[in-house]
Amino acid sequence: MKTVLIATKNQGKVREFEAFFAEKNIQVKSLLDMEEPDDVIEDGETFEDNAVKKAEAIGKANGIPVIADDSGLEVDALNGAPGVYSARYAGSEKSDEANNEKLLRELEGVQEENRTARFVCALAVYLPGNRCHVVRGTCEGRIAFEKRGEHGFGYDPLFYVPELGKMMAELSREEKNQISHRANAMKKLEADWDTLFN
Ligand SMILES: O=c1nc[nH]c2c1ncn2[C@H]1C[C@H](O)[C@@H](COP(=O)(O)OP(=O)(O)OP(=O)(O)O)O1
Ligand SMILES: [Mg+2]
Repeated sequence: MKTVLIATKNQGKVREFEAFFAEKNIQVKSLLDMEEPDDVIEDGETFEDNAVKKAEAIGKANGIPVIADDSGLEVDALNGAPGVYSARYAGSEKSDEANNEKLLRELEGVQEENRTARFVCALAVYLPGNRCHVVRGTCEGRIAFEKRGEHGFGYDPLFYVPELGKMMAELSREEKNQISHRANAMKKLEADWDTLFN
């Protein structure tokens, strides 16, 4: 069976990639399966920069195909914050709980119609000997006033998806994988699937 290494330590992302790749009969590995892989420093100005950085660092170290995901939340009323700093919004310990609390605090007093936001996902594909191929997917929504839902990870309990009338964290993994920023980025990679993974 073919295997792809996802250059992430985020369990929530890994579960979503496992569901995408199960359909294609491709096995997913991640940095969570490896012993103490070095942290890649995410100091790029864009999601794309960071995704390429992660994919190349892990791909070159292992000599195998790698996909890296750099993603986050852009809130219009906060001029696009937390953006590339989404994981460390409330501090370097990377707590989803603390990040969500900080987001609610920063948006205190902002009316529903001004709470528009989007999730962004850059996916970089590294194949040994080639330059990285990078795509971006987005998902539009609104930041709610309180958390709701038990699924997903990160900012999902605060992200309202208007088309579905539900919070992202109220969607099953299958439902999220139809409409998310990550799903939309994956769709852009599909065209290249056969060349990427044969
Ligand atoms: O579908 C999502 N649903 C909710 N929140 C999400 C999602 N996708 C990204 N996010 C948030 C989580 C984290 O605060 C940041 C990603 O940061 P990001 O650096 O890409 O990931 P990470 O540090 O958790 O793992 P890693 O770098 O090892 O892939 O955006
Ligand atoms: Mg990260």
